[in-house]
Amino acid sequence: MANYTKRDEVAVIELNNPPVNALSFEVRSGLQNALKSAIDDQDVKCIVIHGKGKNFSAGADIKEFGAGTKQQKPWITDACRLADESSKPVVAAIAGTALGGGLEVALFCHYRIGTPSCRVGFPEVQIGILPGAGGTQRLPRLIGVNSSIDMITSGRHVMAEEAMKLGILDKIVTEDIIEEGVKFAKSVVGLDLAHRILKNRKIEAVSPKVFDDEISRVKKKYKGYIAPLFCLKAIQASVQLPYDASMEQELQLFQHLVGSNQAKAQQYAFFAERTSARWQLPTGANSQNASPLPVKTAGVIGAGTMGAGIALCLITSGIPTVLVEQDQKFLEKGIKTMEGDLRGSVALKKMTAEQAKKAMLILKPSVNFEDLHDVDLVIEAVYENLALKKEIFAKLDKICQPQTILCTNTSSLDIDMIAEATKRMDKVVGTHFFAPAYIMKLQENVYGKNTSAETVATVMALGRRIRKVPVLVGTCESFAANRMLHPYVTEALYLVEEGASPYEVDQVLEDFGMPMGMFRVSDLSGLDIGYKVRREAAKRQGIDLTLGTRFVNGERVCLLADVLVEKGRLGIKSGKGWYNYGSPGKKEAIPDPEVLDIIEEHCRKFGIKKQKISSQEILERMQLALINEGFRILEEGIVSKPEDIDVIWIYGFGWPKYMGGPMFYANEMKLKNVYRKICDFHQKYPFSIHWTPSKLLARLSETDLPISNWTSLINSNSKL
Ligand SMILES: CC/C=C\C/C=C/C(=O)SCCNC(=O)CCNC(=O)[C@H](O)C(C)(C)COP(=O)(O)OP(=O)(O)OC[C@H]1O[C@@H](n2cnc3c(N)ncnc32)[C@H](O)[C@@H]1OP(=O)(O)O
Repeated sequence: MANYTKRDEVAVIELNNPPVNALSFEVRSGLQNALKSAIDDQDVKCIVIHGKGKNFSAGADIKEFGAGTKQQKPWITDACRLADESSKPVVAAIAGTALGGGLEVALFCHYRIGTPSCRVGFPEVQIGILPGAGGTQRLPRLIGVNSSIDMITSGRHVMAEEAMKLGILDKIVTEDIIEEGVKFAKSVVGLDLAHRILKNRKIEAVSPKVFDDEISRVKKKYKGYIAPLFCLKAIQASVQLPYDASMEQELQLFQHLVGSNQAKAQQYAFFAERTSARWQLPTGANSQNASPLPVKTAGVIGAGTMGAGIALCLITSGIPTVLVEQDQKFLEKGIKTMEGDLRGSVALKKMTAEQAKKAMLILKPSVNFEDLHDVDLVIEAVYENLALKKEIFAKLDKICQPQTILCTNTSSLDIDMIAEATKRMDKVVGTHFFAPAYIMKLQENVYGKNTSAETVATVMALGRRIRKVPVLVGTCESFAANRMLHPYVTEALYLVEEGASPYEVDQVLEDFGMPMGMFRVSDLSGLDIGYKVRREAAKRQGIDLTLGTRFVNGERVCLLADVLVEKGRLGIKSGKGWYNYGSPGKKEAIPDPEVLDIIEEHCRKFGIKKQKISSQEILERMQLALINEGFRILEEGIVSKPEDIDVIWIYGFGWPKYMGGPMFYANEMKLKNVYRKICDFHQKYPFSIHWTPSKLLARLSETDLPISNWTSLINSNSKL
């Protein structure tokens, strides 16, 4: 709703819908009624609109868009048209965020003032739609076409200072936002408002070439997403058509998007991220009843690629960090990497040179473990070796304060075994970052059997603070993320053995929307890593893995990647892997006939007959293999809800948000179809354990319930 009060001759309208003042039907109606009352009241000379609490408004209520249902009238435009027509000045007083429809409300006002920390923006593209309440028409009239294209197609938040420079804000105020709004509104009473009404403003002439170039840029930058292209169409309409006609065009484009599958998937992803933040442990402790410990300082052990990246996340979030490496030379190399990454961020305008400098000032590089004596939390990021990690944790246990939380960046080792090296098993937890750690948003936090709720709360809060998307998972071989990757990678290799080329497989995945195909990713990570991991794992089981191995414990294996490794093709680092890169370190991946010969030879050796495999089969086998594993992970309680899996894939492996995540994808395919296909593959490929259908999937597929119901069904333990 919207509250209406008066301060002398000033009407104050307060948008009131906690926590973010989303513009629900009640708020829109309230705003419309309040504006009517203010305009009709002879005593009122000017009007201020502000938001109750921390935010002006986060825009339209996304829940109301649910699967494309039409919003109930009045729309934002109906409510705000009154401001356009008002002869009394209307001022938007912005604190916190004015996003989407929130900013559109402000653009209907004659003036906008904001606090120094306020943010404005049109993030609609991120939920698959466009600013459909005049945003694409009014913003270009205020800040020009080019800046509008940048803001609207990127969805980025613009800070107060930049908003002031662009002309979105008329003033930045430092005192109480309502008082300042009232003062400002009084000061503009009697001024001519004609030029302040954005619909009246002339729009600059822009050549069609600008839009052609922008279409190419957007297609490349936001590959596969339709909303940014629709935004361009709407902005182009603002240039080509009279205001009323282009508003109509904007609405039509909006209606098309709001009913699209991409919008449905992206809005699901928006809420999945927030659902996933609400964690719970098997003990019942959860994000509502556990409090994080304060993290004022941190430590990182290991200045390799991962350690340096993690330290960078911490210092750029304002957390003073001790970076410990046992060898001075490695330490210096790590610092150089960090400085290089910071220079990159400055070049990309993600931060200022001043901010980068400030971040490095709170880094304390050290070759002395004792320097970790007083930190609140330590993240160990040395290479994957259980004995080494145990040794480090035993040492940390003695050096650090009793309350210090000890985290391991292991991607596969048993958290409980690492914790056993300490006398504080409740304070040991996994914080698994994804490479490159400074860039990738996923932080897979792993609890062990003794990890306390307080420890979990602390690493989940830390994740958000360092701009990651934290997800909580339980301990199992490879945890949730990499465990799901395993059948996906395995199927890719089988497909290549059976007749698809690695380049076809990658093309299919990239056409689906993955940022890189599986084979390009392997080249980037380095094929030798998997080679070592496979051999170590086999050794632990007493198996001697050779290039002649075809079955392990009755399961088919394909060691084609190892054949490449033994030929010195380690990936990008050696200039050759599944692709040819010309020379080591170069990024352009060129398909290599030599690799096709190696595959031919491998297949001949094992008598594997090659056949034509369709793109559809490639996609289905890879996606369904990982989806089946996802259901097993859910079934075993390694994650507590399907949203966790989708968030992992979106932020850890670049699953396109417009496809919602693997669990959402399965939901859209209908579980009975997913289950039937998995059963068919199971029959056809009996030597692949990953095709054994998940029992949970089997049970859920008997119902036709949507993904939003799965968690309660799993938790209620009912017979599904
Ligand atoms: C005919 C034309 C009609 C309309 C055109 C206009 C379209 C729009 O305006 S679409 C909406 C555009 N706005 C956004 O996309 C902003 C989304 N929100 C955010 O980015 C963030 O929530 C925030 C920056 C505003 C605040 O972040 P933070 O403080 O981290 O809080 P949370 O993200 O955890 O959010 C708290 C709580 O609020 C829910 N929520 C946030 N925004 C909306 C929204 N626009 N509609 C509905 N609900 C919203 C969010 O889900 C959280 O709730 P839960 O914890 O219960 O999930």
